[in-house]
Amino acid sequence: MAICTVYTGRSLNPTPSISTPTKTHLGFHQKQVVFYSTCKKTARRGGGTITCSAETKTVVIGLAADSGCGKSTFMRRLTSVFGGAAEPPKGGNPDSNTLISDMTTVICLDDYHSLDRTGRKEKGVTALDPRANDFDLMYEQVKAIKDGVAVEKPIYNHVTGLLDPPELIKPPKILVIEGLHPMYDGRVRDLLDFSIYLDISNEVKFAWKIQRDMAERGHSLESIKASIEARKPDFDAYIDPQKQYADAVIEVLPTQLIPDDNEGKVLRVRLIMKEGVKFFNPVYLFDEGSTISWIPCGRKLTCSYPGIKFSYGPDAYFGHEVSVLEMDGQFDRLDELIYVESHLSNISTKFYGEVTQQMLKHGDFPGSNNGTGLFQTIVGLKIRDLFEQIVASKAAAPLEATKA
Ligand SMILES: Nc1ncnc2c1ncn2[C@@H]1O[C@H](COP(=O)(O)OP(=O)(O)OP(=O)(O)O)[C@@H](O)[C@H]1O
Ligand SMILES: O=C(CO)[C@H](O)[C@H](O)COP(=O)(O)O
Repeated sequence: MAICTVYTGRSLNPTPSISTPTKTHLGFHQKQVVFYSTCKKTARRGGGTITCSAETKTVVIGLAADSGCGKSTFMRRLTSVFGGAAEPPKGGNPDSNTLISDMTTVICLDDYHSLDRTGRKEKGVTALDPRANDFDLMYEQVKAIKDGVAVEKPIYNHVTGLLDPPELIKPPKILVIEGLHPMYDGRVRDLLDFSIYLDISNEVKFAWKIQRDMAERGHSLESIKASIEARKPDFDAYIDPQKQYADAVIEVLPTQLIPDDNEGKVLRVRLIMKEGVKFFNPVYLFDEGSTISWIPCGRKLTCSYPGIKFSYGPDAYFGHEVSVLEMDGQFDRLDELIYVESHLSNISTKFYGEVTQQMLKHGDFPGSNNGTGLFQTIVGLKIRDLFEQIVASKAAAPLEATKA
């Protein structure tokens, strides 16, 4: 059972005001904080507290990656698994970074930048530097949401480079915190029910950056190179080390199927899954725990050059026992993915072909023809499964307690 602090005399659903920012030791605007009871109707009051069934607590997922490494694309795949469209808060700041759907709220940790663009320039620090971020506030607010308490979260405006007035975030069923530092601060890390790191190799990151920032945003090749170089020391110091804490890592590397490939179009993608994580059973190919190499091209899967190769097996990652599923190459026909799907186990689908259906539904998302899209979709299904198991275990807990 969870204990929620009661703030009597407050409506459970008041319209918040964001006009009087009153900074407190917690960092957020206490006057404006709205407390939402997550307690069931059967909850009993007593002595200034309400005892609540913990089953309604928010499940918190962390997604870490550098900028331009596919976090938004992954989020779109994840929210789609839960159904419903993810949209910015209605009637709010048009530059909000938050996405809300029926089940999920995705908040971007850029909103916890403590220095705006000018401030960072003046102090000579990048956004990746912990000194440019407010981890105390991040911790207080993620913890509050996890405990069923709504918060007034700041907004970092990427258009103006300024910190805008805060927006109200109510506790969702699933909170995803995505950005540069979800696993950097030990207190925030401990709040995560599951964590993912998108590990994009430098070669591939460069190719994606060029694709987006040159083709879509008109930046020059030199400025893209300079921006990557400027961020690299802080990326190596503060972002990359977080992968050791992740429950699942999606590693994206150049292909090994084309000797000395430097185009970066064909990718080798590895899904590294930690063993022993509660409510998470790693995916396997053919035979759990064995070492497998599989080239599925032939009668049932069309493959043009350079083909497709899957590998699976046990390994070690930062001293942890892991299972690794790897796909090198790309699909010619997405509808044939069902053939691959039918050879994978523990993928947490609700019906035969669900992975293929999700991939076909979002065939226009980047990475839909390779392991990035496939593994992001599978991790999305694993998160749904994890969420359902957490809810089921919490619902069962009071029953167990009654029996005892
Ligand atoms: N799996 C992929 N395959 C190929 N290109 C990709 C893939 N994922 C992302 N990209 C490229 O990278 C760009 C950035 O992707 P996305 O917006 O999802 O990343 P992000 O981490 O959310 O970025 P930011 O933090 O800068 O907003 C896309 O426009 C696309 O060009
Ligand atoms: O690393 C980043 C995460 O998205 C951004 O560069 C950081 O948030 C700063 O944003 P901007 O460049 O818009 O001022």
